[in-house]
Amino acid sequence: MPFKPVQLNDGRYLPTIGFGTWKIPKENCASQVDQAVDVGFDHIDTAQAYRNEEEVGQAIKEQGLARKDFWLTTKWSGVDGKQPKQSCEESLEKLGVEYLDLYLIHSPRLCQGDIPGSWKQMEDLYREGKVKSIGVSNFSVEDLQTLLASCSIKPVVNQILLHPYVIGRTEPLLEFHAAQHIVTEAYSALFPLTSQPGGPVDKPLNKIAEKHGVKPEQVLIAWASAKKAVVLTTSRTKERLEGYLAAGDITLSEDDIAELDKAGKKGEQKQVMVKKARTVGRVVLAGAAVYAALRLLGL
Ligand SMILES: NC(=O)C1=CN([C@@H]2O[C@H](COP(=O)(O)OP(=O)(O)OC[C@H]3O[C@@H](n4cnc5c(N)ncnc54)[C@H](O)[C@@H]3O)[C@@H](O)[C@H]2O)C=CC1
Ligand SMILES: O=CCc1c[nH]c2ccccc12
Repeated sequence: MPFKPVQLNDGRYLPTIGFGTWKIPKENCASQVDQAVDVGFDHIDTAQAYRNEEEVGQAIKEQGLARKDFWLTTKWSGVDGKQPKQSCEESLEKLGVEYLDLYLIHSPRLCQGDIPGSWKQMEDLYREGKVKSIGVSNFSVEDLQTLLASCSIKPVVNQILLHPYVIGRTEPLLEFHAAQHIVTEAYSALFPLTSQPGGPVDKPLNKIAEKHGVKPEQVLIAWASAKKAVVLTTSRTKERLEGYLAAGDITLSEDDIAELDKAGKKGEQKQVMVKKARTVGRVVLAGAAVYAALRLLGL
């Protein structure tokens, strides 16, 4: 099924795949955004922290797109200790637009223990019409519960890390999103290819890709879509970008999804065990150091 916009809890429609600009150097950013738009992306995701908003704005201007014809998200990242209100003004200026489609709190830790206070600033920006929709990123269930207990306007999305190696621990958050009508936005969906090659997901991923006659990265995008997530991805290559958009036509079977989930959970468990072993190792080393110090002191 081709990517079809999803309706948010404020009534607006969000394109379900977006081009992300994290880590794109300033000098390449405008041309890469231009290419993404040329290929058919109508959703751009950036952030104050990516330090390329001006170049994103340059591409938007070059493209001569009507404002209503593309979706623009940026995020308050707490750069230079600035608060959402000032940061949003600066982002609007850099991007060269009158309003943002979506403004996100990049991480709960930016709120420094006062999620309601930061969210109130987001609500003010919404009421002033500077941002059409507001949301969050990297929020846990607990962070969302804190926000929901005091907000007047609900977040429309939570942009989170989502790929098969984190599905085990992320399922409760996805269920919470669904219950609260908060759309999941997925980043780093291609993690098994970019950062954990050789892991247990590879085998089923390649098998499923072959069965559908598509590329593994397309299967991972289709997997994230099957989890009802809006996918944010990126590439500097035109062919890859075309492939990402074509992933909207892939329908994974229940078995395909279950196989990827199972392999992901297996890989996740290994990571947890490695982490536990490292912690145990550190505790043992610390204990040995204390013991040696006490011996040296003759205690
Ligand atoms: N809110 C947040 O904290 C975060 C948001 N994001 C957003 O999400 C966007 C996408 O994030 P990424 O982690 O870059 O996403 P991603 O998981 O989609 O990775 C994209 C990378 O995968 C590479 N790739 C594609 N196919 C591949 C293959 N077969 N083998 C190896 N590599 C392959 C591409 O060349 C590209 O560099 C960002 O640009 C940003 O907008 C990303 C990270 C954190
Ligand atoms: O968005 C990608 C990762 C990232 C880069 N800068 C920040 C600041 C706050 C949260 C996440 C990130």
